[in-house]
Amino acid sequence: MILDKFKLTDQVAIVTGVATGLGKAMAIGLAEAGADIVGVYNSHAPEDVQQKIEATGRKFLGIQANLITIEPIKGIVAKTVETFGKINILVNNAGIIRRAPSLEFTEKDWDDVMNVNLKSVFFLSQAVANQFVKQGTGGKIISIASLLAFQGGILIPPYTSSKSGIRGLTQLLANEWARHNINVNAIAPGYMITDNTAPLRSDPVRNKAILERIPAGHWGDPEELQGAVVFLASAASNYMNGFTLAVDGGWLGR
Ligand SMILES: NC(=O)c1ccc[n+]([C@@H]2O[C@H](COP(=O)([O-])OP(=O)(O)OC[C@H]3O[C@@H](n4cnc5c(N)ncnc54)[C@H](O)[C@@H]3O)[C@@H](O)[C@H]2O)c1
Ligand SMILES: O=C(O)C(=O)C[C@H](O)[C@H](O)CO
Repeated sequence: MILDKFKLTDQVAIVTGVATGLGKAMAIGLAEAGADIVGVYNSHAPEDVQQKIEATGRKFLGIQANLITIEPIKGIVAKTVETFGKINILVNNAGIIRRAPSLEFTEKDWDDVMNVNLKSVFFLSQAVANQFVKQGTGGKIISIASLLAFQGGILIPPYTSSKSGIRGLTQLLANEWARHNINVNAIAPGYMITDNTAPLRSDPVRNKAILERIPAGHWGDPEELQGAVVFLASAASNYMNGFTLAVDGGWLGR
């Protein structure tokens, strides 16, 4: 039955950046579809996310980790396997943005963005894929890209580079790992209402320009990503590999 293929019953999903915004909504969506969640957070413990996930009847394990370096990655995988015995799904969602003109952009801001948004995505994917191979089960890796994987944008040089990098890396990893039954795909959210985009909404000029450009006529709600992430995490997408799926109110089609 096709609807059964969307179910994630007893799957184990790691979601980074689980405390806020898109990560929080996607973790709750994955739990509602049947998965236990390992939520990686940076600063404050995501007690509200844990409560919502446990209310679905699924388990939640929080792991504090700063992904600006790759040092915590081995521990994330080890703790997940120690607790749940396996991993089935990885959602690389944690990300940062720094805005400044390219003529003035600093090396520190460049490195911080690339480290969190791209370097950690690669090395966490590598560690989880090695676990998938060890298990002999295959698995699903979903990375959160952006419209900036397809367009330039302004004032965000490493962000655009990192998100284009995710799109390319997704293709490469899908090529290399398909033979292990690993699906590697990405999601390109449009302009969604989260902390990340708050400065754009509070700038009347940019807010107006963005709204006028979205065919759907409104900013995205984080919950509007749940369908795409559950689909890419599930058996319903088994023949999809290396693709970046836009969930953007029609932005890229315009
Ligand atoms: N909001 C949008 O419109 C939009 C659109 C496209 C893509 N994205 C991407 O979605 C992802 C989630 O962003 P969001 O919009 O929910 O914003 P957000 O700021 O609420 O979420 C980012 C999350 O990443 C975590 N994080 C940041 N630095 C970290 C670090 N060093 N180590 C571990 N975790 C860290 C934060 O704690 C936070 O929970 C990001 O990758 C972002 O680039 C957002
Ligand atoms: O263009 C900007 O300044 C953004 O903030 C981009 C958004 O965060 C998002 O990635 C658009 O998909």
